[in-house]
Amino acid sequence: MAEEQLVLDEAFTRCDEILQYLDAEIAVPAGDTTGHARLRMMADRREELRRADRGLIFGRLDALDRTVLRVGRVGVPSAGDDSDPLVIDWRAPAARPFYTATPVDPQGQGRRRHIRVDGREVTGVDDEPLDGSGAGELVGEGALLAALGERRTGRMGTAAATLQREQDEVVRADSRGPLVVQGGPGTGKTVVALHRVAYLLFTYPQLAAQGVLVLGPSLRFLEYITQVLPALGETAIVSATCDTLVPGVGVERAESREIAEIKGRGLWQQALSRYSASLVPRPVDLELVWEGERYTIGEHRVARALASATAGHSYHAAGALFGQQVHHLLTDAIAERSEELLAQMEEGFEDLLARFDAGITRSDNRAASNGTTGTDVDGELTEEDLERLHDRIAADSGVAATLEGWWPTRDTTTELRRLLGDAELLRRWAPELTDAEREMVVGEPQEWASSDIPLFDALDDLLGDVQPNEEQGEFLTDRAAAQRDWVYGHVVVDEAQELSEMQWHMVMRRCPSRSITAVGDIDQAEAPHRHTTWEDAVGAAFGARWAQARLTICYRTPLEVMALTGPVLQNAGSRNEPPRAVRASGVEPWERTVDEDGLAAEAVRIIGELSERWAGGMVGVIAPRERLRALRAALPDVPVLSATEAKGLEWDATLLIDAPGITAEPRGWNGLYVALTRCTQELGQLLVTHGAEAPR
Ligand SMILES: Nc1ncnc2c1ncn2[C@@H]1O[C@H](COP(=O)(O)OP(=O)(O)OP(=O)(O)O)[C@@H](O)[C@H]1O
Repeated sequence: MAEEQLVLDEAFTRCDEILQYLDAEIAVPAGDTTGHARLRMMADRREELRRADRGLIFGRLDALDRTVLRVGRVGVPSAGDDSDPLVIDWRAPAARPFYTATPVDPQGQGRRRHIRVDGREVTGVDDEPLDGSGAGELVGEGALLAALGERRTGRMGTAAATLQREQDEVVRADSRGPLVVQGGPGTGKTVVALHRVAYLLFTYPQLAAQGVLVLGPSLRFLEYITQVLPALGETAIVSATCDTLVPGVGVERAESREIAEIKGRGLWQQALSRYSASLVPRPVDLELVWEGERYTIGEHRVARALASATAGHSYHAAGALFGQQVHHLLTDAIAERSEELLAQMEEGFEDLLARFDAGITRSDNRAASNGTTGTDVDGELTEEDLERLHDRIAADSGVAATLEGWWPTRDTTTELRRLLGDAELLRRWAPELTDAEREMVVGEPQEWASSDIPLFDALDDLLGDVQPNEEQGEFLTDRAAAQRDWVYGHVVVDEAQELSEMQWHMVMRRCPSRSITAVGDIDQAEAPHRHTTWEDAVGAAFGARWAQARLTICYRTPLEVMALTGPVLQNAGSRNEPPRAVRASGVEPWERTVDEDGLAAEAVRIIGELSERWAGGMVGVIAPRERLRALRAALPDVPVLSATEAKGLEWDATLLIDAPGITAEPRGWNGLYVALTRCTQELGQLLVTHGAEAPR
């Protein structure tokens, strides 16, 4: 410990020196863009070093060739020798054996040491020989178990010091193409996903220019994970739920599971695409007026312009391109008529030319002021005249009004409401729906529900922006969050089993490179879609090309509680085994019964008991939806959640109320599986009796 303390002191001294240097440099204002970029980089580095003061060093590797490496939250260079850093960043390739070396595959290492620190003080070391004398399943078992046994704070912490082998594999996996990570409850899927983001941003710094999107199941969940990435030094992250992803549109009402399932189906992508295509005008003779004269662009030409404008473009982008082509066609038509007039003039109709010239230059002040007439001496339009004429046509409000009348600007909200509220339109553009399903869709209120958000996103994308959307903002994350069509460098989806096909489409639009990490547990799926395998869940979005990884060890839930989950999983219809728990808490799960009238008082009493037992930590209550309101009123100071709301969260102790009430909910056994696996120490159940009967 004394030896490690010396090195930690040296690393902090070095960090303090670097911070002082950075402070001084940042105080000098930048003169130009390069200077600004340099200042920004220095400010980021300063932030990274400041945040690294917890866990500046957490590990050491002793190689067989006697090289010693220390691993920490960030890299710290030594004063003199750049090639021999004091600390290497946990994400650097050289740090990898810290997570993956085993006695069977020691990767040139003789020993791994976990160093526990509290601020600037070393508080413990755990050594793990890699020569085969201490083979175990876990990496740094002492440090890991200490971390897992700690009281919960309501905020997820970093796990860079104790990442396990199978987790490290996922963190550093190839990021080209989608990766789906299946893991049971508490296997560290969220931990892995967030550390992967930090790893990718470190390894591919260019990703920071596009940002990374983290999608979670609820705002409560996003709140729970907020501090992990900043603590790992990463800030180029936008976090959202599928409901909050589209700027300017939010969920205004609840909806039934049945309708949510119907509206979540992938068929809507095609339906909306057909509907949006139907809004494009059909080719006709296009009548335009210029300077009092009528011009007709023939149907044939209009059709050609339409075909090239619409290919691969959104409705509004195609409209703008079509408009540009019309400006050219009208310019040509005017020039053509001028030539005709010229020909007629040659036959002696000079007065006609004079009339035409007057017409063409009437409102051209520039031409008038420099004394030209808009035609050259022969009366023929020069290239310059044509360009000027084209520019005037492009800026002309009369031409714009004709085009707008023919190819009108469309409002996404209006169009979506129109389609969803009209059985005839639905019959035409979404023929896959049954009559009964169409009726249900049409019968929904106009306010947006959760399943409308991906439909809105899809249609808004098909219609496209009227003006190019270039949101300003100092920070990338603000710009990205404000722009619906922002393209991210990488997207992480947590609790990915819940996404509907339409929500997956929404994800794919934001990441055409398909650099996506989706983590989830198909056995915890509670959403209304009908997917029971990952192939079903992501097939529509990813096709056949995606990789899958598995996490098999449960770090959160103790052995005593995991023992209850096997039958629950079977009842949920899963063929999977629950993950293996790595630790026992020493507390057996217990059950008590209470009658309906005494429920609130008994819950308050038990929560008091649990809060005392797990003082300094957290206690949570999970109950059927119908009981939440009354229980929240009785227990205002603890989280009282449905199984769905508890997704991804954890506490030291859970009080589970009326488990049969949870299994009676749709996909209720999956819900109970979630509910049982939220605690790190103790699970208590309160069963409710109805009058003289036994508990349900
Ligand atoms: N390598 C690790 N080191 C320290 N703690 C870990 C590690 N892996 C997981 N944990 C802890 O285990 C708990 C569960 O992790 P996490 O929430 O990531 O699991 P999950 O698979 O997302 O669970 P669920 O599906 O139930 O939401 C968290 O407290 C997390 O900090």
